Amino acid sequence: MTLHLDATVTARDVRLTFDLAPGETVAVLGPNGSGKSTLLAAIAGILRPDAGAATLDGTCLFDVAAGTWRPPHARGTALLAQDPLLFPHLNVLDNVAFGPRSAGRSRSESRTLARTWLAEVDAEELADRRPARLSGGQAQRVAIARALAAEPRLLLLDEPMAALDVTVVPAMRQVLKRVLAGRSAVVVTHDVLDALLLADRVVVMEGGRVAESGPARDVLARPRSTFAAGIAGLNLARGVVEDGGVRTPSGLLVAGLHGDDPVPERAAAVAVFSPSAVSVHLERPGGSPRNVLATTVRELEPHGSQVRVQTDELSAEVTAPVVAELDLVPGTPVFLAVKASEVSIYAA
Ligand SMILES: Nc1ncnc2c1ncn2[C@@H]1O[C@H](COP(=O)(O)OP(=O)(O)OP(=O)(O)O)[C@@H](O)[C@H]1O
Repeated sequence: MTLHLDATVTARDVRLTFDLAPGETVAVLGPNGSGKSTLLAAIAGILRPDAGAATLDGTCLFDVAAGTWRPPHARGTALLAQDPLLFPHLNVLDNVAFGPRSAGRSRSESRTLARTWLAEVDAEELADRRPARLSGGQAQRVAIARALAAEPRLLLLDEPMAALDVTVVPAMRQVLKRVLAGRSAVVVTHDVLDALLLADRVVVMEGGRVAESGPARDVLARPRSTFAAGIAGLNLARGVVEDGGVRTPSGLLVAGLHGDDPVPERAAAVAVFSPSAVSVHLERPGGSPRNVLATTVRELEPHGSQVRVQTDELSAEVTAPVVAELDLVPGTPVFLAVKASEVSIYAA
């Protein structure tokens, strides 16, 4: 299974290029409204892009220029929404048997297959129940079994655990981990843990575009998007290289260390650093004028044994005695200084 997709949805300002390798599970992360569901809808065929084309294993899913359109049921994809949407009048077994039955298999063969898939998601004992008598977690397991029973080439999951009670999420994650191993799947999630545990690769979306992509570990260790930096708990300043530092559009020059592959002057780059590398002052600190930002405290929040000082641009982490000594409250004007030795600079 190989997927190539190139799609523009003008009304949503979404413009995407997305590829999936055989057997690869990709987690799609991004802020609200960044286009994650639009990506799934374009692959599944419940949305018609205004431009672009897509192929699944060489079969054309759509090609706007050529006027080609393959309907959702003929795409070999299965989309699992947050809401399980089971058929209320059928019991669990027949819900799961529905796919194989529609594909022309006999009633008994379809039911045997359904039992196999229910076992796969630890839900065999639910076979005779009606959907109305299932908990949210049980219904979601059945929905996964039903999706798998249709033997899709590509499984699309839209926040499969978002509607579940927190107590059942760990067990569900285990089920998904088993089911997704070696399977071609795209999982939209808000949870970085899902990305780390379930996916071979993450794709980060921002503003209707793919902002970055790579193994979850690499993306979190060396984020290139504001969103990924946020979930990794890091500050990210984007700009162009000037005098070896990164000059941001707001004028801040962040000095730092380049890795083995220094970014040339005037090239786009990011400066990434931990909030603990940022110190907070009431007076402009002396010494080098670089790496100092005059700003205002927006929020203070506990973070482990430290206090996270949020401003619109950066966050700092200081101890509670420092907060008391500087008398920091939301609205306090401050100077933030960043230690160059703790800043990593790399290409954006
Ligand atoms: N049915 C729709 N009609 C018009 N615009 C829409 C529709 N659904 C989403 N949009 C817009 O398309 C853009 C992408 O939305 P999308 O739902 O794909 O984002 P998302 O990343 O899935 O967000 P969320 O995390 O909130 O589910 C947003 O600007 C959104 O407002």
